[in-house]
Amino acid sequence: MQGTGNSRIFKAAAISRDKRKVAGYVMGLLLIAVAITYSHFIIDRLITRNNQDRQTVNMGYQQNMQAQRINHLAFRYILSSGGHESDISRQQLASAVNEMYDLHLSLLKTPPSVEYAAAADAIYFDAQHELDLKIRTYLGAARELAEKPAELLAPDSPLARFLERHNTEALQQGLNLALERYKAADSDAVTQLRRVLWGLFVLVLLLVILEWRFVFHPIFNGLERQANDYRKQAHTDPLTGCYNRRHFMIAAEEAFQRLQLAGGECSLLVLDIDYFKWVNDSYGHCTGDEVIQALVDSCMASLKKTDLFGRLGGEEFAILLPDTGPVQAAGMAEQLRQQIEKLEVNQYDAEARITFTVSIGVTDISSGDLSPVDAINRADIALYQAKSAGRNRVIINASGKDDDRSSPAIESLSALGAES
Ligand SMILES: Nc1nc2c(ncn2[C@@H]2O[C@H](COP(=O)(O)OP(=O)(O)OP(=O)(O)O)[C@@H](O)[C@H]2O)c(=O)[nH]1
Repeated sequence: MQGTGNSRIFKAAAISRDKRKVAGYVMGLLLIAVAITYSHFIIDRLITRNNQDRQTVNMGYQQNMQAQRINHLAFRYILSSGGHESDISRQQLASAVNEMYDLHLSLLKTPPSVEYAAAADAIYFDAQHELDLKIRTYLGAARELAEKPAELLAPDSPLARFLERHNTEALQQGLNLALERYKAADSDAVTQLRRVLWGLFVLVLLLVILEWRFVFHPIFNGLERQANDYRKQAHTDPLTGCYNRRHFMIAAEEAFQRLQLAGGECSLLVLDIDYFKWVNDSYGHCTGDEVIQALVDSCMASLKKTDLFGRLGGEEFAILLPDTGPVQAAGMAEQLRQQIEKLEVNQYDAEARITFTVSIGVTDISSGDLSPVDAINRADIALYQAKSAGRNRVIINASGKDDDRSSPAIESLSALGAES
């Protein structure tokens, strides 16, 4: 009951951890989405503004050119020979004046979002430059000239001279200055746009890195851990941590195949706890579990990394010893038997202190075996003999002796010891 309660608490903690991870993941995605949406609006606004700036710069150029065109048309009108030619020149001059005036008005009405409007305004309206006044005076003079008959005008008339001097000296200067300011503001806007784009790029990159570091990375790690846990659970016996029967058989089959290909020696031990039912009946199932665990811990401590140790079922275990012949394996089995005999379970409770023994069947894997099951069966026969002979002993049933009835197929360790 205690175990079930704990596992429920662990499960609940794991679920709330998972929920937090998913919430972090969704939060990170939301932040990235917000940053991208925000950047979209900022970029859109900056591009719109940049377009307006470009239009303003264009209008500035047009105004500049228009002023020169008006001068040119005015002199063409003055020099026209009268009649139809004068009418055409006058119309062209009048419409050029109107166009420049419209251009001037639309430049002054530039949307307030354009940041350099104030700077340009200074050129148009301050006492130093007074570009607005100059343009109006200039256009007024040009309009006045267009209204006079051409034959009354001469290139050196005051009006013509005013137009030329005013245009070249004052107007062009003011217009050029305004143009310079428009261009400077335009390049400022481009720089600002570039800065914003870089800032947003860094922000999104940072969010992605943070998302990776604090959300994805832990999720991937957790998944990997879980996968490892599941893999381990599929391989191991939950009570003892050694291989379960299924995985032991797979690993033994692999070792068997390797042996068939490369040759060499390999031995197999089958261990069974003696009178284990009595342990369970006398001390309870939990103590029986402790006995099994003590046996496994003791064996594990004596085995090499390359040895395979598995629980075949109940209180029966198998050990596969690569590169080990039957004599050496029997020695190993005897060593295990002796160290298990000395184990104590419940050692701090004198009333319930338990010692126990094991019987062990030993065999070697031979080239005549079709699978590890043949060797397990042979070791099982030896184990059965060990039980029959009184338990707590090692019996060897080496391969190749099954057909040789003249010599005993099954030998006790002492018999083997005598021979060797
Ligand atoms: N505590 C515990 N008992 C188990 C486990 N698996 C099997 N058993 C018990 O192991 C006992 C095996 O009993 P038997 O097959 O009669 O063997 P034994 O009493 O050891 O007798 P011998 O093998 O002839 O010495 C049974 O009582 C099973 O219930 C387990 O995981 N934990």
